[in-house]
Amino acid sequence: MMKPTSPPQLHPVVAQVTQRVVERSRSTRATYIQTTAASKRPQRYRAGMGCANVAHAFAAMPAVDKLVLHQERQPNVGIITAYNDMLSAHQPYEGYPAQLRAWAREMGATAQVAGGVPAMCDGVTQGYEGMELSLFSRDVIALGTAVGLTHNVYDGALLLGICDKIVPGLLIGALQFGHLPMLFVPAGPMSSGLSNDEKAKVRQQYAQGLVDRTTLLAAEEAAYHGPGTCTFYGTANSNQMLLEIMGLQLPGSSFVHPGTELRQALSRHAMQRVLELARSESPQTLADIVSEKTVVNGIIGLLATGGSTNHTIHLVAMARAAGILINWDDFDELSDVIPLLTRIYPNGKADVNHFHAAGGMGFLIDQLLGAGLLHEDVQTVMGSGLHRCTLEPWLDSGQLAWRKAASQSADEQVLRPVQRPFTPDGGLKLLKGNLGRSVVKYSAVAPEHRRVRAPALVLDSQQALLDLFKDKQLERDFVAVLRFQGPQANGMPELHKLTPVLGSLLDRGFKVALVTDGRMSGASGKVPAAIHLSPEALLDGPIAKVRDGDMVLFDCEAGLLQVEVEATEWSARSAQRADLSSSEHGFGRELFAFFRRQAGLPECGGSALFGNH
Ligand SMILES: O=C(O)[C@H](O)[C@@H](O)[C@H](O)[C@H](O)COP(=O)(O)O
Ligand code: SF4
Repeated sequence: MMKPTSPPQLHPVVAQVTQRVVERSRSTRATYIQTTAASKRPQRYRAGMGCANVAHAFAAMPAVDKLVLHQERQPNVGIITAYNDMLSAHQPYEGYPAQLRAWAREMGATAQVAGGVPAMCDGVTQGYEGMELSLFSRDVIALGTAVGLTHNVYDGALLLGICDKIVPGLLIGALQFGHLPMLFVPAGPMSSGLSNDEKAKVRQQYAQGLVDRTTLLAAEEAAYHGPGTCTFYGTANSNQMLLEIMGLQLPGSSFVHPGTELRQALSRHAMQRVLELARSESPQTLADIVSEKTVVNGIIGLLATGGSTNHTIHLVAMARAAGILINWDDFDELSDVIPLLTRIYPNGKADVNHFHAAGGMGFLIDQLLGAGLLHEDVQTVMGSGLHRCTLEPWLDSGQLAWRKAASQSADEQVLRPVQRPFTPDGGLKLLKGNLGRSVVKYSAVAPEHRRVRAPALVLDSQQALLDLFKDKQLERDFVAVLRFQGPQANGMPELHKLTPVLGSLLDRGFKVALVTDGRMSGASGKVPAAIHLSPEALLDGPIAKVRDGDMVLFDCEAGLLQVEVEATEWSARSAQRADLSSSEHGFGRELFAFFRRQAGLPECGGSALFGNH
């Protein structure tokens, strides 16, 4: 794969933002690099360990593996798996560990499951108590990953995870072992069923009592119908995009369906590649790959594809785990110059299968690189230079081969070249004003809905809004101000159950918007929503001073969120309180009190692991 002879001039804003991130991260980054360097060993990690430790580590391994392990020459690969039957995206992982061990053996090495981590399906917990554990489950996954890898008998690792908080959690935990080479191993998307757009329409009809529950269930089951990741461009598929554009996963591997020959060949190649790296004198380790430039490339990928707003929290935490400090100013400034090149639901009607067929990640990365909108000089699991991630895998007489990705999009309704973007900017904005800082993804919001000026409707739960809708109290213009949904209040749940209700009011011509210190799903889109508002209501954020009827101006494109209350009255108001006791008990929430108490600001990653540093 030839490196581009003369890479184009890097866009000045990309260069400026990157330099600002480097400056901001200088001290935390130096600590991270020092700690990682101190963990490197010249020999196999198990060499020189105590005999009892080694005997424990390999007691259950078959004799053939023990022979290899005793020689202390060949690499031993640790597998962290997020398999469970609950997530359609992770169910295909069931047989991966046995297969990966067999491939390692075939390749003269060994592999072991170092540990399993939990994985929550936000589709199942959406709107219910479990969603209040969702954000923090990311940090639990990070802790679980560290527990697995800390056995320290591994010379490389494979990370099996796809969905929302699982990839962020795996990366946060794995970065503690950044001295090792690692790859993520995807399992691929579900085949296309009922389109996401059709599914959303039936939901809105049900919310208005126009269809019955049987019809709704049939539509949902036609959309979510088999193994594989849901096909909308939510947080899970934003993770897949990120892993490829950050060079952490084999190029073109994200959106190959489970159970196919090519999928199998790619999983085998992941084992082959991690062994190549572990056997090399100077491998690309995880810490070599996750640099400031790689993280900025990740932000750019999110903006160019209308990726999940959850990554204005998760990507911040992932970067922080490598000592890299990014914030919403970085997202906002890059969004002004990064063109939107894809229209995948909720930013359009297509799904990830259409995107992949139209040219997929290879085309996207090639286009952005060619326009000087990505850093080429980064490390990847394929070697040095992001150009290596513009390849796509194929089977050449049954053998895995790599070729340059398509140079033309096969469908410009889904995927466009830089010369003809859907919009010249990334459609993500930092909102400022007298309520604090929040973000809005307006790439999925119709232009006529991007500026709303309407009276506040103040609520303390999403159920309260759903009840008002049911009682037909919402047939008017309003800005729903939904408070006490922040990380320290109730774990910052996604409030995606509001989408069909608010979407149906928008479709009937009412001017509505949502302002909240909570989150939305990556699958949310059409409703203008100022989310992650900080400081949160529980910490006396200004959102707790808003009263019913206050006029609220929400202007996506101007980046303004302002309550129009006279300044002296506004400063004289005290923050209201709410009874949060229902979020402190039941369904595991007692166990997460520590995470709520220690959670950092959403703009700092919303994590108890790093606070606000
Ligand atoms: O951030 C995300 O992408 C969401 O958390 C997603 O993973 C979740 O499952 C949605 O709830 C699915 O959308 P529906 O609830 O509309 O099916
Ligand atoms: S994409 Fe969301 S709904 Fe689908 S399996 Fe993953 S977590 Fe569950």
